[in-house]
Amino acid sequence: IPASDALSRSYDYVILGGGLAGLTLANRLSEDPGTQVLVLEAGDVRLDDPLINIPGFLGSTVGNASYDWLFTTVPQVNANNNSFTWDRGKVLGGSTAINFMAWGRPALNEIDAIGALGNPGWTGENLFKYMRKAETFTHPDPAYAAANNLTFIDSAHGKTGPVHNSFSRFISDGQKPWLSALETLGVQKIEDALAGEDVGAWMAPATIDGISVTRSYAASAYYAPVSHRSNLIVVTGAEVNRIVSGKRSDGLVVATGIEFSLDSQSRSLSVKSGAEVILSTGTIKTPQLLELSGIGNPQILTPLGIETKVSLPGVGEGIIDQYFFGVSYELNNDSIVTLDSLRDPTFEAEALTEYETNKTGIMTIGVTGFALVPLQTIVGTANATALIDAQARKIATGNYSAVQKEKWNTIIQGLREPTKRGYIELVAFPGFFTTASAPKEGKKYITFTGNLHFPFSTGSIHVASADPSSQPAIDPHYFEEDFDIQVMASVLKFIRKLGGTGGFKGTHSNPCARPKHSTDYIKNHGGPEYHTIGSASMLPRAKGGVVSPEFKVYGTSNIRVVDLSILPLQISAHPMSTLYGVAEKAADIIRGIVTV
Ligand SMILES: Cc1cc2nc3c(=O)[nH]c(=O)nc-3n(C[C@H](O)[C@H](O)[C@H](O)COP(=O)(O)OP(=O)(O)OC[C@H]3O[C@@H](n4cnc5c(N)ncnc54)[C@H](O)[C@@H]3O)c2cc1C
Repeated sequence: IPASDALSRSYDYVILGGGLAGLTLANRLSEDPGTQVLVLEAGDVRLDDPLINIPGFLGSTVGNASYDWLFTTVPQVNANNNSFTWDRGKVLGGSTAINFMAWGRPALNEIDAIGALGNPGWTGENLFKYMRKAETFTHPDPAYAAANNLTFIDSAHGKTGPVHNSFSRFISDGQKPWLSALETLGVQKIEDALAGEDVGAWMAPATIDGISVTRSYAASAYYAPVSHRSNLIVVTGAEVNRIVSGKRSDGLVVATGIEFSLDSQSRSLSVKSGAEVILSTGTIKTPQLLELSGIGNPQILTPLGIETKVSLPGVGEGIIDQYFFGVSYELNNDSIVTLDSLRDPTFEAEALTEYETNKTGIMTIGVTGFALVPLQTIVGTANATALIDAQARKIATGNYSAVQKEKWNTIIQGLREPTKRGYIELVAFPGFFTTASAPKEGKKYITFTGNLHFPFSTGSIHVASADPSSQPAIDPHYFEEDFDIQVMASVLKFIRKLGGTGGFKGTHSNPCARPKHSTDYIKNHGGPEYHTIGSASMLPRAKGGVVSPEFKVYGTSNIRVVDLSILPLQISAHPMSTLYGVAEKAADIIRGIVTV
């Protein structure tokens, strides 16, 4: 319907941001035809876009301003003063439209740890139920599965949920030695990392629909099938600037309107009495929008001329960003097909024809080779103990807030229980994937990435100007905690060992990038894994929390946050499955089906 009609109606729920969490909520909240739901999304709707839908184009929209917000961090003093680009999806479906489609799940004890910080009702077992509700897993062909070590535990997977996932139909010969080489280095294969424990190595499914062999993402999974609902309106190209609010007699702030721009024109919308506003604009924009709306730390808001409506110093604080680097190895055999093959336009055209005709070949690809490795495996048990003890002493004796100590101690506890909680993720990426050098024409590569999933370094994202069109100041404080870079230097050594182990030995030439100074290599050629959490943490208010276990923003009567910014702790897995589960749970809480 025309935007002017959409904006003259009144709604029970106004959802800001049509990404992973926003569209999950939009679908569930509009299941009741008597409930009117509006989504305001800054990006465009691109349901038929081959660059999104065809799996082999993964990564091709990252860095393209038509799909990507292209945020930038402030210079990172502990990372050679480098600024890093933080890509995020600016399209209906949010970052699920541009992401790498890896489908993973944390150990259930990690969600229990989030509950233990003061979030009643938050347990791994409870969230697991919602994670499964979100998914439909398509079984692989048994012979193909047996030939490629694709194993799974059926009960860990959903069968009727909107997000489809399946094993990649194409696995490059370049990565075939993955499981056996890791086993030689002490990392055992596990049957299914989505079943509640994830330490070890595995072949992972991806968010690829097993029947249509297209990307399954928030827009195709949660929006498209219900787009006919007359009580669900999605307005795209609508960039929200702030929430307008008043105060109730009980002192709580109540959202009464939304200011946004549509087609470069300023617009506003009233929020009817009794309705709710739900922020699902993601970890970067959510704290900025809260602050622009007067919800945050007065010391940040007042100098910018923003009136404080709710003093909530936790907004934008406590962010944790996972960091990764890759080492690309040149394969000796140029006939192996990897994503590098697509640099040849003739090959790419043939691959597309094969995809369109048979749904086979490299254009069906998802990333499959994963491992989650304890620190003990990387540096040896004695070295790990010494490193962990030193960090634990630093935390115990340092001048840090009680909640910072409490959060850090969850990492320490995880490090001390290497069979229960993974720490470093390794991924086999079938193609060239580093900025340390350029790929050679006609050559094929396998890249091993080292991903720091539990950094101690903790930063912030804050409004930098009262002008909503300007970027917030993003400061992840990369490597402020020395522990993080020390560990990553050891991960680089481990990866170089992996490149010379088992089937990877001999079939590969030496690494094309030979990092002399490993910390510089990591700081100059690594970057964000796009999984930032914590900018509107779910924690008790006294601990610097922004939302309650029911996602309510403290001090407000009708504003919630449901997106990745609410996680107060990092998790060992790529976050999609967890966040779909979180949003499913949020929908049940908001509808009053469950209390927490
Ligand atoms: C390049 C990349 C690769 C990734 N790879 C993986 C992976 O392989 N596996 C995995 O599990 N996770 C991956 N992720 C992470 C995952 O996609 C995100 O964690 C997830 O999408 C976050 O969901 P969200 O709802 O918090 O935010 P998003 O999905 O990003 O949605 C936020 C939405 O809000 C909109 N928005 C923001 N500001 C405004 C505004 N002012 N007005 C209106 N709309 C606004 C945005 O345009 C966007 O649509 C990746 C992310 C990126 C960027």
